[in-house]
Amino acid sequence: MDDANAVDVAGVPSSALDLIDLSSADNGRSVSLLKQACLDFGCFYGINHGASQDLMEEVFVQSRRFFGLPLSEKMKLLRNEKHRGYTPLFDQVLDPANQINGDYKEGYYVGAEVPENDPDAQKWGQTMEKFLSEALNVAKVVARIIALALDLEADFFDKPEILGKPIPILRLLHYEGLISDPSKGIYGAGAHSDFGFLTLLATDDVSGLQICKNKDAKPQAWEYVQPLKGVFIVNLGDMLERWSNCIFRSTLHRVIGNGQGRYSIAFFLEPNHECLVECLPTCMSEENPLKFPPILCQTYLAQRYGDTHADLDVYRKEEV
Ligand SMILES: O=C(O)CCC(=O)C(=O)O
Ligand SMILES: [Fe+2]
Repeated sequence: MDDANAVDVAGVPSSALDLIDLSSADNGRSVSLLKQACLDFGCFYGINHGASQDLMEEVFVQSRRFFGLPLSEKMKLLRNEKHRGYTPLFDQVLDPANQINGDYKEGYYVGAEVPENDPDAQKWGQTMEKFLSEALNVAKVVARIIALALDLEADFFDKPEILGKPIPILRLLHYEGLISDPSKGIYGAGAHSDFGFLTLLATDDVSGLQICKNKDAKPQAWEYVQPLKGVFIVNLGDMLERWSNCIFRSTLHRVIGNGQGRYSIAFFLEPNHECLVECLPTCMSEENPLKFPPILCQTYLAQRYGDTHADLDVYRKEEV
């Protein structure tokens, strides 16, 4: 989107991203819009995505209710070794080089399983399961447009070893009403790109998400992404950067707190864990030589989750 749409939030520019209509019959237009966004910075708004607005709203309702529980209750659902469950404040440090305490956010990773001792377990389970499945359908539509934009067959990523048997993860997030101060290393979420294939992000109407459109520039310039209710912000993940040999870039982003509490829902699409992430034949050339060696999806993810989350021993020690 051009700069005429940019507005300033406290001196930091804020721009609307390109809108891609995910139910448009004009495939050519969607492919060319996506290509432009992904060549530059891997981020756009997905509209008319087909996931139910009421369902999305219900996930926000459940999320607010969950994070409103006393900490002692939430700690009973502390995440497990497989990174499912509750992550308290500071559990994640997304940008250790620039942060002091860690992210000023708490989260809940929802996989296919349901927290059994939640008082409204059934309702929670049904809501999350339905949303996971609707978001997965949206992500698969985006994956087909991505395949076309990389000059592949539309169903390239639908193979069982890639997205045919994917690992979809929902993460409910709650940011404290804190004012971030980058000069002191205080962030809602430190700068990072997402680890997997792609992320669909739904936010409330509190601004906070910032992206860096040129992650190779020094110093980095940040701009706010305007929150748009009901829309998915689509972020390309590191695996697509690796597959495409940096032709498509994963989105460098962070969250800056403005003093208001903020809720968001991230849907991470991760390929099958056995999947080998290696440069696509269409993405290597003399001008663009191989940038990353092949890596098994689970090796890459284990490393990134491990590097950015606290060691569970920290909490075990707190119990004694
Ligand atoms: O809350 C947001 O807007 C961003 C969340 C995020 O970047 C993440 O969970 O990876
Ligand atoms: Fe992220």
